[in-house]
Amino acid sequence: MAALLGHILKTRNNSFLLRNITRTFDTISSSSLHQTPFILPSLSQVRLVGNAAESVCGFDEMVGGKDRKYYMLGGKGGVGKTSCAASLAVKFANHGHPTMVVSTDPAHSLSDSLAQDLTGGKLVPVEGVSSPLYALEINPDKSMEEFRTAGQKLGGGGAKSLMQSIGLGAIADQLGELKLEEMLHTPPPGTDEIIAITKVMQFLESEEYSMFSRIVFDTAPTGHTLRLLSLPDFLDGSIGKLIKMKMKLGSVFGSLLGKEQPQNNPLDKLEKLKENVAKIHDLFHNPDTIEFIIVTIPTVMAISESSRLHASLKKERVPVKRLIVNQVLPPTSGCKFCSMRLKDQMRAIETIHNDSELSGLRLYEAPLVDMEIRGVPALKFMGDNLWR
Ligand SMILES: Nc1ncnc2c1ncn2[C@@H]1O[C@H](COP(=O)(O)OP(=O)(O)OP(=O)(O)O)[C@@H](O)[C@H]1O
Repeated sequence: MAALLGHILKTRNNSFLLRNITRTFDTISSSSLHQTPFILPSLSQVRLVGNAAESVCGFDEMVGGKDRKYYMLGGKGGVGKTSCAASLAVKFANHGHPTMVVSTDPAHSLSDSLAQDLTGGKLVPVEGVSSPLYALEINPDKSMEEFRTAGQKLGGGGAKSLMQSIGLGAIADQLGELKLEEMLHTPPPGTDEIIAITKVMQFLESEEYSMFSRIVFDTAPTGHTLRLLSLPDFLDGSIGKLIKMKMKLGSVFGSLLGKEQPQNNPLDKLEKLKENVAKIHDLFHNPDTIEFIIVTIPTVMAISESSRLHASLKKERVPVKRLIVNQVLPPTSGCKFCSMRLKDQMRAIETIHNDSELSGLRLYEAPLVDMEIRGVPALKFMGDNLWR
């Protein structure tokens, strides 16, 4: 152990260490992985920025308690959301929590990160951890289809012309004003993702999945996440109007729809969706059950975007306590390019301290390593060093 520590402290570039350790992992059994010492104090840093951050507890708080908790990781494209989400899921599973990690990003990379095939929209067990860990990539496009089909039946020409033919033209016009068809073809970006999240939440409510005490979401890049938050307004607005109209029309509208699709009233489907989204909206606001973790990289542009993301999340009252700055260059000497980049990164990180949005968050710095973080052993390594 002392020799290992000595070697670590002498190692100038920690990323070489990860390469060596992960290579070693390839040759040892999964049971022995759990006994491997991961004492690399200099590899990652947790910094408290600002006074508010001092009250934010570390991993002990995240892992404490048996009640289910949801963690959503989000940020700009390519910053390392999937790697951080997968490493958190691996860490939870290794700390006794049956865990599920779900990707709702249409451009999935969870399969690549866990080095397992997750295509097919089914829960897949992940090997090499001490408690059950399951992973799922859901296809938001597929979830969206159902929503569109329900909407098309309502807003499509069929229902409208039928209404006109029986003298309900004025109401048909009102329906037209809602531009439902157009709206369903081009819903606000992020709609597909929240529908996918809604579906996951629905199946998580069933007894079969009650064992999962930690759920980690790897979400789509920032822009989508931001717009995703506006979905309840979208549903309250346009779809809400439709639902109200349904009430007004009562049985006439009901039977019209009934003729078209007796067992499967599209309005009921949309109403159900609205209810479920409202439930998720509540869950998103409960600091005891959910936390949104922002992932960024040490560039001024990414940090500015993270600041805007936090402002929007705060406005929506979504609990946020932590900020990960990923891909921080390790200390270097002899490479002018590297030291310039490092200086630039340090300047960018400094901006966090002066940023009114980000300075209250617990700041985690994760180093850029010289290989892809791929597979459970590498994710365990990343997680053990990052999540403190
Ligand atoms: N600290 C790091 N050191 C080295 N490579 C990293 C680090 N973090 C992430 N990577 C690599 O960067 C790439 C992108 O990471 P990842 O897929 O986690 O990002 P993402 O934010 O989820 O991307 P996207 O927005 O495209 O889904 C991957 O190849 C990953 O292995």
